[in-house]
Amino acid sequence: MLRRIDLRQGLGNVRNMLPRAAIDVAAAVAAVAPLVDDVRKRGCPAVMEATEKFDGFRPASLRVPKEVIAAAVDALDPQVRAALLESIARTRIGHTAQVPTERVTQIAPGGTVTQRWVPVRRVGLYVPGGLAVYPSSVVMNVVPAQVAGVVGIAVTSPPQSSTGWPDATVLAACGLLGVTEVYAAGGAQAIAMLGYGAIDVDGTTIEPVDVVTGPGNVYVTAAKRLLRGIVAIDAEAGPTEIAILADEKADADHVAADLVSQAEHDPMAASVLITTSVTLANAVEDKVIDRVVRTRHRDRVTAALTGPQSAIVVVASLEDGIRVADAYAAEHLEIQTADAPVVARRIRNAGAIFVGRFSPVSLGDYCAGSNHVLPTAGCARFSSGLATTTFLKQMQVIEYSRDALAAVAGHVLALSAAENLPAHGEAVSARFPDGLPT
Ligand SMILES: NC(=O)c1ccc[n+]([C@@H]2O[C@H](COP(=O)([O-])OP(=O)(O)OC[C@H]3O[C@@H](n4cnc5c(N)ncnc54)[C@H](O)[C@@H]3O)[C@@H](O)[C@H]2O)c1
Ligand SMILES: N[C@H](CO)Cc1c[nH]c[nH+]1
Ligand SMILES: [Zn+2]
Repeated sequence: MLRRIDLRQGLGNVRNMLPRAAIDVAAAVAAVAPLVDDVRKRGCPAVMEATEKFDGFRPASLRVPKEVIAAAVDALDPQVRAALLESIARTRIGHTAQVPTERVTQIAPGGTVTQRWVPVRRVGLYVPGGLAVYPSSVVMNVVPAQVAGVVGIAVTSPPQSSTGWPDATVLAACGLLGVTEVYAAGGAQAIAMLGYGAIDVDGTTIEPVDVVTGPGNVYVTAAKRLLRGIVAIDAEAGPTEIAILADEKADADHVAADLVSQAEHDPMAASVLITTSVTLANAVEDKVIDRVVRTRHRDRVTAALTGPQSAIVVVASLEDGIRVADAYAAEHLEIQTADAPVVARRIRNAGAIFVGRFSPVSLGDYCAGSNHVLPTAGCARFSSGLATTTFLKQMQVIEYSRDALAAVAGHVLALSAAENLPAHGEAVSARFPDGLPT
């Protein structure tokens, strides 16, 4: 079922050997650009028309009424409520630990630079709702924004045909977190609505946001790319990926279960095993086949596992396995080897690393205290997952006394002269009308 890539003779140009989805974000950018522009120009009617086109109907308004959110909280299954509250509590602990502290540094006597962290004012958080619905993504988006101290939080998620509003558990998660501004919009049109703002059907204003975050399909990713610069965005978090670096000691059934778990997100999801052991590779292949026959979303899982984005990569050594894992830069990387914590320390590129037999990716999806909105498609080489700092800006505060400025004034004058920007130097000498102290 999973194709085999045999790299035991050497890695060559390893990036070219890796399994990758044939997702063309650039083509999606071209496809959604007119829609994004239409939302910029016409606002609500353009969002509504796109919703009708892609989701099959028109919601009564963009904003979800507060009574609908309250009813979703009231109707929540008690076990799901308890699980969401536990997920919120753990995610809050993990993200509170990420808050950077303000630091005042004395650069010279009387001269300080303070690194201050300031939350952005207003954020738009996308919660997917196409093939599956994601109340857990409400938690993963909202908690870091709240911990950062963001005051304006707007959530948007595709309306479901059954109710005309976003999924009830998504709404309940918003309610449990105290989020009241929730919109019934998905896809590229929702991202554009957040970035440009709109006027809702009843005349109320949807204010544009400063930052847009959240995972989604290729159209969501494309719209985020287009809006970059008008708003900040988090990493591109597209179809889910799992890579597992495993040796002959790994449990084949655990490996198979984890590969299948992330394949159920999307036919475009990627499941990759990187192993030094042909025996393990064969055993995992058998266990995957067993599991696929029994799994609920068999068609989606089969499409994901047989697509060009999924494979078993056999390598000659653990060293080569680490090189392949780094080149692949998975959204999620599990380490199922001897000395897993030591191996994990050597990994440079992954959205998140799951170490050892009892840290499966699905733990991180819901309740580990980490974040599940993570960079995909190799973006973990240069970007990080969603975090409290995604919603914080660093601001430098400079404060020098008269004596501290006098002490460095000669250097400022010399550099301003070297750059042929004499007015810069004059802004300093103007403060010392009797001449600079020597
Ligand atoms: N990387 C992560 O952190 C992470 C986390 C959770 C989910 N995911 C991924 O998010 C994805 C969710 O995708 P999904 O499709 O289920 O839900 P989605 O909400 O991202 O997309 C559904 C929406 O797409 C819109 N749409 C469809 N065609 C469009 C078009 N041509 N132009 C503009 N908009 C269009 C529809 O209006 C619909 O509302 C999955 O691939 C899943 O793996 C990733
Ligand atoms: N694995 C997904 C991307 O990290 C997140 C998720 C939500 N629900 C289940 N899984
Ligand atoms: Zn998942």
